[in-house]
Amino acid sequence: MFTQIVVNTCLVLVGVLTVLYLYIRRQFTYWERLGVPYVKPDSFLGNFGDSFTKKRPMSEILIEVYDKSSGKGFTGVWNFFSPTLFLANPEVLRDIMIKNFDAWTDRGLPSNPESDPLSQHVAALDGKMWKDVRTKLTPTFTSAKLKHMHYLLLECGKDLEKYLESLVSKNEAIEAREVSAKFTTDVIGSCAFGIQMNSLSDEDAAFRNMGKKMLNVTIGQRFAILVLLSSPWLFKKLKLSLTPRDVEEFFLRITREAFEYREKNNVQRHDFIDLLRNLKNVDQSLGEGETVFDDKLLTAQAFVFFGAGFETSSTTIGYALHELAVNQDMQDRLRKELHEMKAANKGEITWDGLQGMKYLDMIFQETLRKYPVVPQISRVSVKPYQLPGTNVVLPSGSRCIIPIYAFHHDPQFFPNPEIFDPKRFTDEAKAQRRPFTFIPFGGGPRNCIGSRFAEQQTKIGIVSAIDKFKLSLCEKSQNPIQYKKGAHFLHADIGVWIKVSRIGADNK
Ligand code: HEM
Repeated sequence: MFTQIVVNTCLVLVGVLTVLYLYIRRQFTYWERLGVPYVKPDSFLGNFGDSFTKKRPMSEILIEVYDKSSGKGFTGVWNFFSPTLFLANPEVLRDIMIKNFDAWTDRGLPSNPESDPLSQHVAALDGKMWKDVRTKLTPTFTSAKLKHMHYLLLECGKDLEKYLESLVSKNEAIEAREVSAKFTTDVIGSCAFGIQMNSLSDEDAAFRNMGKKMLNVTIGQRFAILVLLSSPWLFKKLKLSLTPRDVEEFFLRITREAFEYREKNNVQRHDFIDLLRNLKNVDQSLGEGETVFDDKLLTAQAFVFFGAGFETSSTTIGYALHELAVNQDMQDRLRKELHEMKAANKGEITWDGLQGMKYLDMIFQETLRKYPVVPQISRVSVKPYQLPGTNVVLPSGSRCIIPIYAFHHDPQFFPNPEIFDPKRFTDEAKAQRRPFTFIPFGGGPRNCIGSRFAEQQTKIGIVSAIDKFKLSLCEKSQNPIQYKKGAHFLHADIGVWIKVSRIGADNK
């Protein structure tokens, strides 16, 4: 009897493993069967396995696959054993992101509202619901609304200055990205949640901790990501979640409290919370089939403003400060531009003054070119799609990867790509650039909704750091910067270390 059970179990196991083996083997012949050129994967983990196993940074892998795909426009690759299209030509990019956007509306991020209420944010939603939410949120980021928030960002900029002042007296190297992350956490907290957070003065501020938790990928989350990439339906079926429970509870509570406080005290701050509250009030009367903007849906949007907003901008500020420390002439020129602008505006950093700083804009853009903090993005198709110039039709549900980092480092479009050169972003140079080769915020209707807010906070972060302080390299600095292996964003491996001194302190 016992032997029979063991034999049967073994037979079932062998059967399951054989089916799995045959399934995976078939997955790995997908592109060959379709007649699409492909880049051979390194292992059964696919072409990006070295990032998952933390052997190499994603940026390096993207360049390698891009070089092998170059001239073909696109190639077949594998994300684990899931066949994925890799785009290596700006024309194909435009086709998928704009011309045929209707066929490629989804991003393929997980959204499981029942098990993970905060996952129903605009970056992860698909189909009609994404469109409804995106349409309602878009007016949040108009120039007029951002101008209203300018005073909140300036307050955070002043706090950053004070914080740097306190560090100067300690005469220690500072980790620029960490300091910037405290600043952007304050900004997003102030603008998205209406709270004075003080990450800059309080080391243990709860928001900063939540930010760190969101970036710290646990083993459980790595498993969930693996399931998501290789089998999205199983991810949904198993009700897996990428949001840690305490992070979820924290954001639900903090947004509810902000809504209640404003309701009770009739407070208006012209920030994201006010704008989200307006959506709630307007849309509760909607009929069947319409997207209802209830507390959980609204909290999820505030949550993604935090998640997508603080880390991306702080990393960008960190890299900009690094390059200014390396290139003293650029730092001097930028400071001169800033002081002239302030002198013309009674010593203030006005909204219009900031918009008029051309050199600051060139530094900002070149930083995003050399260090695109989101090195690759994805799209998932919702209709069959014919690959340009071929008879091959990809079925609905296909996934593609857009390697932003590789486009930004292609010498065809940006000669000597490792050199930091703001002149690439003069008006003349921009006019001559091939479209869809500079895409730090993605492109088309699904591009970054917060790009203008990102620009505003990044620029205020940069000018607040150089207004009264001189930045330079120190013993701890790494130049060129090496990237973290296994990170989703383009993070520096050992951080971005610089020295900050008060201008004039060393008579320079
Ligand atoms: C330097 C800073 C930033 C960079 C480099 C950046 C980059 C990106 C990229 C590459 C995408 C994907 C676009 C695509 O698929 O075509 C994206 C999407 C998104 N970003 Fe940003 N981002 C930044 C800051 C922000 C900020 C400050 C916010 C909010 C306050 C934000 C909110 C979002 C959202 C909600 C999406 C998803 C949009 C959708 O799916 O409709 N981002 N961002």
